[in-house]
Amino acid sequence: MQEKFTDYLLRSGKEYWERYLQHPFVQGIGDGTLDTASFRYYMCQDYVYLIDYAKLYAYGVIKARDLHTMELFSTVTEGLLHTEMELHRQYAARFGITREELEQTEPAPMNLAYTKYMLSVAQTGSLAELVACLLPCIWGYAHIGKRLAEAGLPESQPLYHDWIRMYASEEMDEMASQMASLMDELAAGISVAERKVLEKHFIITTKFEYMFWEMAYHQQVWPI
Ligand SMILES: Cc1ncc(CO)c(N)n1
Repeated sequence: MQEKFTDYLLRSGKEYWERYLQHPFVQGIGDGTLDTASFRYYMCQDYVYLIDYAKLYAYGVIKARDLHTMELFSTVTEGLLHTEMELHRQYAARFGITREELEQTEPAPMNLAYTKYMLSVAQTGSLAELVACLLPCIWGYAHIGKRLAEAGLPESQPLYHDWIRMYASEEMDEMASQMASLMDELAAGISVAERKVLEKHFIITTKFEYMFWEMAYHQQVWPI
């Protein structure tokens, strides 16, 4: 049987995924040693990331060719705007971060580069290209959630428990498998050249996911 396209993608990005899971930011959430200042910075940057992220799913509604796929993207957009962002606000409040602070966050250069890369693909590319960009976001978090939850919640830092639980949830897993199936459907029968384009987006956004941890770990800001 021919290898699934999503298995091919995972294989192609394997070395990056291993580095991603080993990143000190991810490891630090898992063992509770991550500096809460880095985590606060991450929460603020991730909030503005999620605003563009919701727009990407809205583009999915536009680019979809059938009603079922439109429904899928519409459901995720709704969930992001009404549930995930609200959870994010409530969770941030426990770190003393207000809604105003979240909303006034100036995106750091890497954050901006990452979201605008995906938005540009969403605007000018196909649905398959958009899904190739979104897969690393979903897979990465679902994977981290699962791995960290399996390893045991960090006793020294209860504040990180809910974050791990959120991404270890069944909903996250379900969404990861729905997006993977959609990617496989959309990639069926496409040319080698088109597969290469999808693979390129997948690898670039996988690297951006890594860079997002790097950015948060070092609390990067504009140097000028
Ligand atoms: C940077 C980033 N990637 C993916 C997700 C998953 O929702 C997130 N919250 N933030």
